[in-house]
Amino acid sequence: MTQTVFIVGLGLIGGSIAMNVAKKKECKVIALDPDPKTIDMAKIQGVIYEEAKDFKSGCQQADILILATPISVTIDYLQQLNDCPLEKPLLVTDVSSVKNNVLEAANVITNDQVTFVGGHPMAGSHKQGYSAAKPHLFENAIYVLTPSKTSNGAQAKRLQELLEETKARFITLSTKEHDEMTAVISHFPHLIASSLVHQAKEWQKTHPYLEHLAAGGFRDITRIASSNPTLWQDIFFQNRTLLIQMLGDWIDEMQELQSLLQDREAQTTYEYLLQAKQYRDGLPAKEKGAIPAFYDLYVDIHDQPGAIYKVIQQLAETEISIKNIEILEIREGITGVLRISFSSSKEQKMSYDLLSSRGYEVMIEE
Ligand SMILES: NC(=O)c1ccc[n+]([C@@H]2O[C@H](COP(=O)([O-])OP(=O)(O)OC[C@H]3O[C@@H](n4cnc5c(N)ncnc54)[C@H](O)[C@@H]3O)[C@@H](O)[C@H]2O)c1
Ligand SMILES: O=C(O)C(=O)C[C@]1(C(=O)O)C=C[C@@H](O)C=C1
Repeated sequence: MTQTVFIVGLGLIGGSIAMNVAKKKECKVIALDPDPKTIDMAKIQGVIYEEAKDFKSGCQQADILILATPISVTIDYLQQLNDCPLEKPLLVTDVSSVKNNVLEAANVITNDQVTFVGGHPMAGSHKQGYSAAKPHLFENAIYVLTPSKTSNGAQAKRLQELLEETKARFITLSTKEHDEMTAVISHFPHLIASSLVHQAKEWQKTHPYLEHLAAGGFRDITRIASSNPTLWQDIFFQNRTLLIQMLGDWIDEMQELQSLLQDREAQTTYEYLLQAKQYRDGLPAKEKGAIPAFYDLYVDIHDQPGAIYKVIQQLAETEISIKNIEILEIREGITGVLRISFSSSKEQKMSYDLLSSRGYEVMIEE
């Protein structure tokens, strides 16, 4: 039986979900987004069947509604569901990065056709909009479900089936657990990344050459500071109470670190660094969301014309599929490193064997 899936907000997340739902023969995707170019592109690509006239009529047509808008907009749409007469049941989900206020709004919906199961794919990007959407964005990522008062296990299962093409891994959490954990591993790090960029910007006033020294370390730790400020302002304010508490703990910890340096506590400083390394190294490595999303290979290359092309060409000849390529630290006249990512350990190993047999310095990070 055909299911009509109504996606509101066809940006990075909504667009990526739509690309997966559209693969299912039994699903007809309709969408709403204020950006006409987004709607046109999604239609041309066959990702959506048509644009909904407005929120109300989209909900009336739909069997499943996915709210993939900024969090405050999602809350507003949930409230609108009360004034939306529906002739058939509507299963509603969202993708919001913070769940407390969303679930509060969902739990007071009086429209008895509506059931709500919150959702949050733990994958994304610092990019935004439909043009950044991609079908494999959620592959191997954790997808958190947060049931509401109105939902039961059967509805969560239905959502998992709908989203099976994403190849995400579903888990169920309470809103509180979700918001606490995402505050620690997503929202607070974002705040710190932005503050590090501000610190560098301040120092650049007296050290104009500083930006040229910003190498891999600074880039790795601050990538997320390039994300959409509107989205993150919303996230910070939705999870404001926990972030205020964490900032307090962080300031205390920074003061302890400051004391370690002032008091020349070398051994304790070493242990602090060692414990951080051990915890980070122990994070699940082969699943998206933790650290290396793919199976990476590091290849030393020399800054000579065509050096990168030659590496890629050799892999292409053996039909090994590359998922991502990044140039790390290549400077004029100096050896650089190419990070090539594969989606399986088999391809990683084959590439390792091939390139090392041809004289390349190759490394796999354990
Ligand atoms: N960016 C990430 O890494 C990430 C990851 C997981 C979850 N999320 C969550 O996904 C949601 C969307 O974020 P995104 O990164 O896809 O942002 P985005 O800016 O890429 O997409 C948001 C989309 O919503 C549309 N929109 C805005 N107001 C609307 C309205 N009133 N009605 C209909 N559409 C509207 C915009 O035109 C845009 O296409 C947020 O709630 C965010 O918390 C983001
Ligand atoms: O990869 C990124 O750029 C992200 O910020 C993705 C990220 C995160 O890992 O913190 C950001 C917000 C989401 O709610 C989920 C995932």
